[in-house]
Amino acid sequence: MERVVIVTGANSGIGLALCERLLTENSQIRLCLACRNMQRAEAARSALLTSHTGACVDLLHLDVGSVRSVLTAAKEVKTRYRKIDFLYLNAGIMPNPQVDIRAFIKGLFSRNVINMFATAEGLLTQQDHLNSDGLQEVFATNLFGHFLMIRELEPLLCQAGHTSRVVWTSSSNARRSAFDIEDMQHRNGTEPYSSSKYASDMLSLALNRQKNSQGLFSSVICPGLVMTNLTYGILPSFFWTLIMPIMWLIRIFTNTFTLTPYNGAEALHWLFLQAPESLDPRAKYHSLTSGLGTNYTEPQRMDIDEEMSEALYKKLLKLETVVRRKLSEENADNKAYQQYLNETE
Ligand SMILES: NC(=O)C1=CN([C@@H]2O[C@H](COP(=O)(O)OP(=O)(O)OC[C@H]3O[C@@H](n4cnc5c(N)ncnc54)[C@H](OP(=O)(O)O)[C@@H]3O)[C@@H](O)[C@H]2O)C=CC1
Ligand SMILES: CC(C)=CCC[C@@H](C)[C@H]1CC[C@H]2C3=C(CC[C@]12C)[C@@]1(C)CCC(=O)[C@@H](C)[C@@H]1CC3
Repeated sequence: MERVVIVTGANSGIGLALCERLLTENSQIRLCLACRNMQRAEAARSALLTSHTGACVDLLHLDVGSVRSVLTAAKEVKTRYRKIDFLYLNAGIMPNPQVDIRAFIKGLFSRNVINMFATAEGLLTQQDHLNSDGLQEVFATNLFGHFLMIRELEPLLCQAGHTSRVVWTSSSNARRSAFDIEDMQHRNGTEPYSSSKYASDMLSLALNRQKNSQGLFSSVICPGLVMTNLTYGILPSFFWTLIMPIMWLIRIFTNTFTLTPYNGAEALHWLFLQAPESLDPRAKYHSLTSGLGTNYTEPQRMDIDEEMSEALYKKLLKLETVVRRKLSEENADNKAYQQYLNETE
């Protein structure tokens, strides 16, 4: 039977590579590219159809960082599909990243050097800001928009006699110490990316506890360090090209330098092939590439405590209520204003 697969952030990088791999290595897939930029989404669709003539590739407009857009997109999904087999929550941002050069040089001469290259711990900060919904942009995009999407699509994801999967593209940059449950949006810190990815790891665990009995299973992956628009925002692409031989060398010592979107999508595709019952809800599945270029997936236990993941889940539900209330008030105001305009015309 045809499997419905939705991928957010599918118009470039790891998301697009996943789509390419899904179509190449599996038959009977109905793929839905859920993207913010529809011009790039059209281009991605054309590229996929060029290499896979006759494939079923749909487009869906989704700005996962906007509450209104998520609700509209979810409504559209519910009219188009009767079930969802896989929902890949892949869209993500790291705005205005800054590398701490002194920490990098110090790290090079420390015993922690391999860990530094694998996780960028202590190396990266970002500048975040409030979006038009009044939420921190990184939190809204990397976590909350996806949470809202799951909540809206629950009728399709939690169906009797059917198993659905959600897969989060997290990161080894996710760090417990960057996350504060009293400041889940990371308003007060300088590592919103790390915080949002740690929150997605926790949310995945909470979703498994809450929803496995209803047939919904959640997993998290790390694609490794991949050359995409996201990494070109950290250092310019010509610089990455220049240091590519060094990166291949580093790959001998840390298999986390997957480098290409195809390699980075390894764990995402591997999960597609696994039975959900065989997966560990506390594991993060890492895409890895050996020095000789062989791809494989390996689980690593996440540093998560159940109480905090449950607390996060509850806080997200509360925020959802607030956000929905605000939206319906705005809608009522707009309606009243429109009526006023009509009457005064
Ligand atoms: N590259 C790497 O080394 C690593 C990446 N990751 C994660 O992988 C995921 C994919 O990133 P990657 O492929 O590297 O980078 P890209 O920038 O190539 O891809 C990011 C995708 O997310 C989309 N996106 C961003 N914001 C929104 C939004 N508000 N609504 C809808 N779509 C949005 C982008 O679309 P648009 O065209 O609209 O910008 C794009 O398609 C991210 O979650 C990232 O955090 C994790 C670890 C390492
Ligand atoms: C490789 C050389 C010689 C220099 C580059 C140094 C850093 C810019 C680089 C080292 C580790 C990298 C890294 C990431 C970004 C770039 C580095 C800091 C990530 C944070 C990118 C996004 C992720 O989600 C992580 C998995 C990456 C971890 C490693």
